[in-house]
Amino acid sequence: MSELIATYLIHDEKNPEKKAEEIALGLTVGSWTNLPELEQSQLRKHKGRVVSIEGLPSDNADQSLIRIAYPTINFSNDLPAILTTVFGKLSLDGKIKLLDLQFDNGLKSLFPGPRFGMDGLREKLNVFDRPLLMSIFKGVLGKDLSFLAMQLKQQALGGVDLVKDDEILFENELTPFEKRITAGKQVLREVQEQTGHRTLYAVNLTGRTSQLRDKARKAAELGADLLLFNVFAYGLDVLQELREDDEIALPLMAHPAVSGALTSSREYGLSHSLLLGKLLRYAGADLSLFPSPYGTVALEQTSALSIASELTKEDVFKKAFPVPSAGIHPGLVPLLIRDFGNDSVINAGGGVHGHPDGARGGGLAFRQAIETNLQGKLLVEGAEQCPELKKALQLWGNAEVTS
Ligand SMILES: CSCCC(=O)C(=O)COP(=O)(O)O
Ligand SMILES: [Mg+2]
Repeated sequence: MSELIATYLIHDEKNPEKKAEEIALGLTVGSWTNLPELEQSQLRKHKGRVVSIEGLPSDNADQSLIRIAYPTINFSNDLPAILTTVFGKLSLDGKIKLLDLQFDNGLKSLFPGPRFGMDGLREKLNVFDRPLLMSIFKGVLGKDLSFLAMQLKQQALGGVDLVKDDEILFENELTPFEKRITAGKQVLREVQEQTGHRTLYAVNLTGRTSQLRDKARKAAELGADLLLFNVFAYGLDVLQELREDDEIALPLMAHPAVSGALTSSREYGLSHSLLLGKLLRYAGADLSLFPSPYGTVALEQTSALSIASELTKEDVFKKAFPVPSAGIHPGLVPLLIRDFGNDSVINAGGGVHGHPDGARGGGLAFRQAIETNLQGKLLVEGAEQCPELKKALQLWGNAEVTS
């Protein structure tokens, strides 16, 4: 029988065995009270199965890990049905956190995974031997297209590989979605003609859910490079719909906005690795943004690494790019490369635009930091030859461990 196995962390539960059995029955064929009409055949086919119950070490005395297998016959093949089964009502029922979901191969085969993935994006950019560099439009609310074009040009001249809209840039009269795409393409074409460097632009796909498919198709028609998507404000299934539409067929960049409400608690919600790693990858994100362990909105290192691991480990799906973000500046590059390796995207807004030489200088400083690190040199050594990097380190510091 095909099963989906859910791993939960439960707290303050005096009798985890009883709780596990209640979940296995209550989320499948049972209820809080006896149901005299339940048939044995129904129980055999549909009841959840307690796989294991594990007490955690003594300093976590009142925590247990429980694993429950759910027959896949109980739900339709979509994430809303799966999440409602394994963590619907249960998410409201005391201190319980969903840590992981183990899909068997049959169930996995019903999900798309990234359309392009890491390799596909690298091919588009023709960059294979270093982390990618992304910057973010900043301070553009209330500004018009000419301002956006100017900012985009400076970022591209700084040598960034990707530029994304900020997630808070929505449909507006000054910089409407379609015009951002066409103006952005023109700027990036000109920069490529001038410098030979290719930069791709991720435009923020926003608006009512019912409009998204048409908007995304229009974006593809206009030649958009990528779509940025606030997936957790909409839902994972909406992302999957976008991924599966062959008339869209654009790389999808998942922004973590709103996800903190679901992941941040140690006792409630879903684990970072499951939501921002595994489920985003299964649903089709090509890139997943999340807070790095070092910036302004820091995530614990183990959580950040667990997300990256889910996005990049060998699986039937293409790999998705981890994008550790928020408060990133060039002095953090060695730590980011140490932790996330070459197969990641270094992403910065303020750390590019706040550079004393502007966004071009900020982009150059990041590229110099990456280059210096990959040459096995300290940033302070690289800074001797690179004025932009030197200014960035003077302004924001250098987190590199030198001993
Ligand atoms: C919390 S990850 C999202 C990163 C992001 O969207 C952003 O705007 C970061 O900007 P910053 O100026 O902190 O690099
Ligand atoms: Mg942002």
